Amino acid sequence: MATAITVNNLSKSFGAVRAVDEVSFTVEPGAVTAFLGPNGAGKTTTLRMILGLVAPTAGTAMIGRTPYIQLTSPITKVGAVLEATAFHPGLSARAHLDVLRTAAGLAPARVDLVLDQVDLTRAADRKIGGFSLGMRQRLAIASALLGDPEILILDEPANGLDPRGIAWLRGFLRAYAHEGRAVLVSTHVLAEIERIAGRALIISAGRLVRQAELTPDSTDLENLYLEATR
Ligand SMILES: Nc1ncnc2c1ncn2[C@@H]1O[C@H](COP(=O)(O)OP(=O)(O)OP(=O)(O)O)[C@@H](O)[C@H]1O
Repeated sequence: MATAITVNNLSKSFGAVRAVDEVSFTVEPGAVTAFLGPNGAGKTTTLRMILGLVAPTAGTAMIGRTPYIQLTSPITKVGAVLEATAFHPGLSARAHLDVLRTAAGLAPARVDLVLDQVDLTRAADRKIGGFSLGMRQRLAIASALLGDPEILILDEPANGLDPRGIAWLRGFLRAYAHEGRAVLVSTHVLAEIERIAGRALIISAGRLVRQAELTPDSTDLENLYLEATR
């Protein structure tokens, strides 16, 4: 697959706040790309622009060569989990996924497949209202996987996951990228993302301040981050 995401001179202002300021980068398939930066740096706003949820003040964000909102089958191209997703508490995990699956016109078998992928099969028929934070996070990821997307965009995916969940997520994202898909993960947990990311994008006060390839013997990510965001 060619370049998965191309962000070109992307800017967004909210009144006087320049949340994202002429940011350009690409996200390539076959690797996990870490999207890092201090609180309020502009990570979520950038991800929202990539997903067509926020209109840029200037610049472009493309999925392949197409803006997200013009994709013919977005669910099969991009799966995304942004912040805590709202679920209907009275639905079971399976029913929730089936609503999404039906709306997207996907095969019924996808529901069991994604439940299995996120290790939620045993809880599939329980009401979401009784789910822990980690279970909700897994369900949100399952929802993002329904269309078997080529690109996965996750905002703080380890939130609420217990140690086993974090280990599971690490293995899952690594395998997803190894299949030749693109994974873009916004996170503050540097020690964790360092274990799986091939590349880091560091944003600070709306500006892209550093792009780095991460290899096992490259500079420690925390040092790189602290230096780039000082
Ligand atoms: N809808 C909005 N209206 C006004 N200001 C906004 C809006 N969304 C974001 N901002 C502002 O834009 C800036 C960037 O916010 P953003 O949420 O993108 O940062 P972030 O890097 O994701 O931060 P965090 O790590 O805390 O999640 C902040 O100053 C924020 O207050």
